[in-house]
Parts: sequence; structure tokens; C-alpha cells
Amino acid sequence: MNKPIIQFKNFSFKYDSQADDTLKEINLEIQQGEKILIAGPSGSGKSTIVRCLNGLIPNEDHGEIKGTCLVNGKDITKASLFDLSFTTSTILQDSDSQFIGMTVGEDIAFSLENDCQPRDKMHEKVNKWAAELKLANLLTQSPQTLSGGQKQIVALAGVLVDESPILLFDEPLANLDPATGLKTIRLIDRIQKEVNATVIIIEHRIEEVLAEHVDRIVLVNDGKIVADQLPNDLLHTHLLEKVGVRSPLYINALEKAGINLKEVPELDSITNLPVDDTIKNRLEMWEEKQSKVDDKKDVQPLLTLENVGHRYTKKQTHPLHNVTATINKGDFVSIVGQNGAGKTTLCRIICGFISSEGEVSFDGHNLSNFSIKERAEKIGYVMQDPNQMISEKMILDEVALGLRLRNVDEDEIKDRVNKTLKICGLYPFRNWPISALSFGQKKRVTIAAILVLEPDLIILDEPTAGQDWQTYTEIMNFLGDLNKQGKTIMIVTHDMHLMLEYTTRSLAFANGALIADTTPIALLTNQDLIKQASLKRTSLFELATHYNLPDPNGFVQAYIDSERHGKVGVENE
Ligand SMILES: Nc1ncnc2c1ncn2[C@@H]1O[C@H](COP(=O)(O)OP(=O)(O)OP(=O)(O)O)[C@@H](O)[C@H]1O
Ligand SMILES: Nc1ncnc2c1ncn2[C@@H]1O[C@H](COP(=O)(O)OP(=O)(O)OP(=O)(O)O)[C@@H](O)[C@H]1O
Repeated sequence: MNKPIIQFKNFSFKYDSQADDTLKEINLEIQQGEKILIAGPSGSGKSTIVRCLNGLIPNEDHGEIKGTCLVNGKDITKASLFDLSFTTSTILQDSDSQFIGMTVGEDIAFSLENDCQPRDKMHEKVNKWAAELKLANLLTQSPQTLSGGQKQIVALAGVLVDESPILLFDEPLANLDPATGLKTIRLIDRIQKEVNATVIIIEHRIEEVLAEHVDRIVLVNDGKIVADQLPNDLLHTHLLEKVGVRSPLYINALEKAGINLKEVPELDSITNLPVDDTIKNRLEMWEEKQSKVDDKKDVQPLLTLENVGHRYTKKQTHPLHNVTATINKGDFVSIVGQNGAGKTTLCRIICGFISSEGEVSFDGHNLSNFSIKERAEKIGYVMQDPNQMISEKMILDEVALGLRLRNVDEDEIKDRVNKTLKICGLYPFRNWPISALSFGQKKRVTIAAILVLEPDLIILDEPTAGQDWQTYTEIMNFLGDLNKQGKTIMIVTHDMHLMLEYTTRSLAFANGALIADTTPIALLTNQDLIKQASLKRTSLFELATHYNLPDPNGFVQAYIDSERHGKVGVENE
């Protein structure tokens, strides 16, 4: 390590539209070549820190600054966005707002064009990164028509191509399928080492980021830095959970089995855990004690798909084809699979937003006879990108909109909206303008706006992407309660733990085809399906394998069952 490339000194920032400071007395030094993970609950100020480093604050987002922030020696209050563009490259959390080019290729080349690089060099670099990130066949497609995960990978290419000394990644994994997420973390690690870049990653998916070495974790809560520690040191505390950030699953499993974390010297990777019989025995004993959850229910069909498919353009090879499946009343289904496999396309078909081959029926009625409004009464859809759903300025009005359109009595609206806002953790913000919310908070507003209508079938496209653990748990428990009351729920997700813990059935997609319709645990025990659908086993499985437990899948199942029972395991101080 040589010299600090980033220095915050007694730094506070207040957005003009806010009454209080969003960042409070930040003191942080980052050395050139360091790799830092910034974690913290939703709305804690993580993206605001990143916006200071890339000059959006104070150049675009105006407000009051106290103290100093130096980026590569430049005071951010004196540097223009252009000045800082040579030092920092950012993947924004909301990759949609980042696209400038008409095609994916133009978009990736944008920063090079800005730096006036010669054309052949530009082509060479774009092609190199497109090949590396498997984007070559998307180069002529418009960025706006990409799937959520494809957009994120294009944004990643745009940052990597630039080769800036500081690389900022604001939730780079949020929309990536599990296998691509892991590859991305490896790629970021490789780039950092190759060019000695300073890398800052903001992520809720801490466990995935820790798959590669991280120098420090900076934990932010309520605008303050509450920890700045080596990952291993931080994982030995309970600080992550205290502020509402999920610690790695395998660590939770060790604790549930009554293992004192203080007696485990290295916790930041499963391979470093001591291979020791006491831990193995504890894990086995704990597994034996868990009782099974019985998911058997009466089966009554609700949504039937027969040979469903869609093609956006004539030239396109089928993004979705020949999907046949029946969703039953009371099902809690996860829709999983590789980026671009057609999951969102399926949701759009069910909601009637796009045409479909084959037939879709709901409760025995052909859905093509229903208007979009009629479908919306039965099927609620929460889109992946909150910005595509929001139409009101104020939070309360956005959540009340659907009820108002249905002429519900204002007193009842107030009750239902407030109840839903509480469940979604938005009640304290109810009178705020939506423009003053963080991305994660905006996403919750769109979930609230659908939940408040209580449709029979609720489809959520990655509802927990970018959410902190506390909100994630609240949202999922709420959906679980709705499901127990008989609502049918379908969730598109890349979160394998969510799939296992909350859903009882999984539809897996790869290359536009439905390749499996089975239980979550059966899906994750089939190596072929895992590979085809770009999935990943959870760290519980790796933990069980590391300790040579006789039935790793049984161990995963026991853990999931114990969480479903809501049992709290043995806790250590
Ligand atoms: N442009 C803005 N104007 C006013 N307030 C804002 C603006 N952007 C963010 N805020 C406020 O600052 C706080 C921190 O937001 P920030 O986006 O930094 O959070 P975050 O930790 O990145 O959250 P998340 O994990 O949900 O993305 C939020 O409470 C939000 O209301
Ligand atoms: N409007 C569109 N025009 C052309 N192609 C599109 C359009 N929307 C989606 N596609 C393409 O259809 C394919 C399936 O996209 P879809 O959004 O359904 O994938 P997905 O499984 O939801 O992916 P992700 O996990 O990344 O969100 C992708 O290759 C995508 O590029």
C-alpha cells in the first residue's frame, strides 16, 4: 500500500431537499489498490458516498458539504464531473439511467469516445470486453431492450473498458444470476490485481462478494461509519445483523449449531474453517434435531400455461418458447434461471403486456378475453425496475393510486395504505416525495402499491434485489403470510436461499425453455440443472461438504426447515 487515493475528513453532506445530514462526520481513508466493501442497510448513505467520489455530488446532486473529501488529491467541491471522469468509473445501481448509446456496442464505447481514443483501439477494447463478458451477440441490440441482468453486464463492460484508477460498483450483483454473479466477483478481482485499481463495491450480497479477497468492510448505518474492519474481524462481531445486514449463511448455520465463533479463527471463507471433529459433530447433532416441514396441500389449478412463447422481433431466436405448466391455488413458486432466459418475458405474457403463442388461462377462463385492467384485478405484477412503475410524486399517493382508481372509500384507503407502508418499512417516509428515496426504498414503494390491492396472484420480479436483510425479511414474511391466507405467489429471483426458504416449487429456465418444474431442494441437488440454469448451491451445502457430513442436501433442508419453523437457534454473544 502506498498513498491514500480517497480521503474523507470530518465530512458531512446534506441534500438540499433534506432537513438533516445524510452523511455524518465521515472519516475514511482508502489507499491506492485497496478493495473495499461498503455495506449497510437501505437508505444508510452508501450510494451517497459513491456519488461524492464520482462528482455527482456536488455537481448534479446539490447540497451542503462540511469537512473535506479528496479524490486522487482533488477536492470534490472544486473538481468538475469531467475532471473526475478520468479518475473514477461507476456502475450505477440503476443501470437503466446509465445508458447513452443507441446500441450495446456504442454504449460500451462511450467513455472511450469521450476520452477521444482512436477508432481501431476503441473497437479492439470493446470487442475484448464483449467477448470476456459474453456480450458479443448483443452488441447491436438496443440497451433498453436487454433483460435486467444483461443490462447490468453491459454497464459492467462500460466501466471495465475505461480502465480508470478508481472503480466504483454500486450493487453490481443485484440482477445477476448466481453463476454470473460469482464470475463477476472473480472478474472484478482479476481486473483489480492486473491494473492495481482501487475498487469499492457496495453490496447487500456480502457472502458473494467475500468469495474473493476483500481488504476491508466499511459498515455504514444512518449516515455514519459504524465499523471499518478486516472482513474476518467484522464477521466475529454481531455488528452486521445489528444494523440489519445479512451475514453469510454458513456463519448463521455454525451459530445455530451452537458453535462459538470466537473459537473459530478464520471465518471469512469456508475453506479456512478448521476441519475439526467438534464442529462436525455439533453440525450433525443439530441437523438430527430439526423436524421436517410438511408442504403437502390440496391442488386446485389457478393459472394454466400451454405452449406459451414469445418473440420480440422476427429475427430473434425465440426468447421464450413452448412453456407448459400449471400454477395451483396457494402455490408459492420461484422462477429462476440464467440472465436473459425469458423469465420476465413470461411475466409480461401472463399480465397481458405482450402477445403470446399458445394459451394462458386463469381459473378456467382464457386470459386473452380479459382487458389489461381486468387482468390487473386478478394478477398483480411488481416489475424489476421501480422507475418504470412509479407515476405519482408522493409516496402515499403512489400506494393509494390503485385503490383510488377503484373508488375505494378514503378512510379504508388510509387504513390499508398505512398498514402496507408499515409492512414495507416505509411508514416513516409516507409524506416524502418519491424523488428523495434511495433505489431500494423506491422498489419498496412499488411493492407496496401492488400489495395494497391484494390480487389473487401476485407476481414479483426480483422483489428483494437491492434490499437490505431486514426489509427482505419483512417483505418475504409478509408474502409468506399472504400465501398462508391462500394467495398464490410467483417470484422471479436469483437468490437461492430465498428460493429454498420461502418457495415450495421452482420453475427453472434456460435459453427460453422451461427446463425443470420441481421442488427447490430437488433443483439444487441436480448438478446438470444447476449448470444449465446458471444457478449455484448455497454456502450451507459447501459447509456440509467441508465437514464431510453424510448428506449435505439433508443438512441444507434441515437448516431451511428450521428457519421456516421460525426457531431461533443457539446464539452466542
Ligand atoms: N437525490 C436525493 N435527494 C434527496 N435525498 C436523497 C437523494 N438521494 C438519496 N437521498 C436520501 O439519502 C438517504 C441515503 O440514500 P442512499 O441512496 O445513499 O442510500 P443507500 O444506503 O445507497 O440505500 P440502498 O441500499 O437502498 O440503495 C436516503 O434516506 C434517501 O432518502
Ligand atoms: N423489448 C425487447 N426487444 C427485444 N428483445 C428483448 C426485449 N425484451 C427482452 N428481450 C430479449 O429477450 C430475452 C429474454 O429476456 P427476459 O427479460 O425475459 O430475460 P430474464 O430471464 O428475465 O433475464 P434476467 O434474469 O436478466 O432479468 C433476452 O435475450 C432479451 O435481450
